[in-house]
Amino acid sequence: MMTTTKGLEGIVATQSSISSIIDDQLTYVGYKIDDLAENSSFEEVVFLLWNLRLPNKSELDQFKAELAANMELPEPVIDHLRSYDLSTVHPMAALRTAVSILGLYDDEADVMDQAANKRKALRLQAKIATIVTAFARIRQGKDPVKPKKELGFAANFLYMLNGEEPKDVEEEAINKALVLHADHELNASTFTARVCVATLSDVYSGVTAAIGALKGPIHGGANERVMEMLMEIGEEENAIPYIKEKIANKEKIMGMGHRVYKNGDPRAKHLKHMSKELTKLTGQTKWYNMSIKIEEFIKEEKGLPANVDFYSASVYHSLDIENDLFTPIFAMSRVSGWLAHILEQYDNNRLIRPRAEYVGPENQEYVAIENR
Ligand SMILES: CC(=O)SCCNC(=O)CCNC(=O)[C@H](O)C(C)(C)COP(=O)(O)OP(=O)(O)OC[C@H]1O[C@@H](n2cnc3c(N)ncnc32)[C@H](O)[C@@H]1OP(=O)(O)O
Ligand SMILES: O=C([O-])CC(=O)C(=O)O
Repeated sequence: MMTTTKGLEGIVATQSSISSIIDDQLTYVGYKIDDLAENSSFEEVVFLLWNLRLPNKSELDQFKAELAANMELPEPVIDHLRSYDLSTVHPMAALRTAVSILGLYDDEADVMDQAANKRKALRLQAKIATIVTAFARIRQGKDPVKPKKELGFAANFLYMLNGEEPKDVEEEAINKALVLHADHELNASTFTARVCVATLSDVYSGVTAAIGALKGPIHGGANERVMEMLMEIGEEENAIPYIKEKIANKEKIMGMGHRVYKNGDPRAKHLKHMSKELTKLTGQTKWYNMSIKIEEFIKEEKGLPANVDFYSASVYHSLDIENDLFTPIFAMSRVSGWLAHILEQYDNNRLIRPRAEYVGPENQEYVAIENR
């Protein structure tokens, strides 16, 4: 007798040493997300996820230098980005395709030993922000900006996006957002990556598949939709009537609810705080004010907490980033977690192949096509 759980809710599908959610607390390798968000650079977190320990100063300096040295894209990948229909292609589709193409220019793409997999992980992590920013600039009719070796990952992202070095407050906001999004146990995109590479397929295939999963509006794609919703609402006084109507129409409110967190997403408070501070700086407090109204109303009405995607929307908007780049920013961070899980999967692999309970018709008589 087979039992099924819709959406695999509550099923423990693997063991992992990378991140945990226990009693609504998120840790990376046992370190509390609050401590990492307050103290860590994104690069330090990536090192932690891949090595299961924090780096010392010289290890971190070397890791940062290696990432910075690997950021530039092969020219054919940039040419490919230029060839897309720039008026319609979504940046997540561009990213998914470009990562796949990047694999064609990696001599070790199909070399399966773990040392080679780690080298590929570094090259891919290093290049992901370069892809996102190159595409963002190309579609604005601008040339991509080459990364600067002396800048960290967060600063390089903003530099390559805008063509000028960011202010400290901007770099800090992106760094913290990247730290908060880096890993999250067996979320849908990470599971996708693990399922893919458990067939002993390659790192690029695993990450390409994961980007496809993250793109969906009820996973990473929610942050873009949150900002669209806030823009549609327009002014604070419209927020509650708008939400009431959505609920009456049984529509989901983007950025609200979570499969695992029922009492609140521990990452949301950091993004909420950043949203408050950044909207104050830009003089656009309405986005924050609207967001808290919606959060309180949905909590009261439906008992649902805000998730990581909710306040990240007004944070990125305050940094003058286009809405459809929000999910690619999520991907730039989460690729570190995907890669950690891919390496862990290879380390102790078994094909992931669950069963389905058949509920279709049985014992059907085959009828020749001319008689149907
Ligand atoms: C990084 C991330 O992926 S975080 C999640 C990002 N996604 C979003 O923000 C999209 C909106 N949220 C959702 O769609 C869901 O809350 C999910 C997918 C995140 C988690 O959902 P699940 O655990 O599968 O819950 P499910 O979708 O089955 O919803 C359970 C009930 O809560 C309701 N519900 C869940 N989320 C919401 C929401 N955001 N707005 C309104 N109602 C909701 C559902 O309609 C359903 O109600 P019903 O039982 O009356 O039919
Ligand atoms: O864990 C999940 O289901 C979704 C999520 O919050 C994430 O991927 O960060």
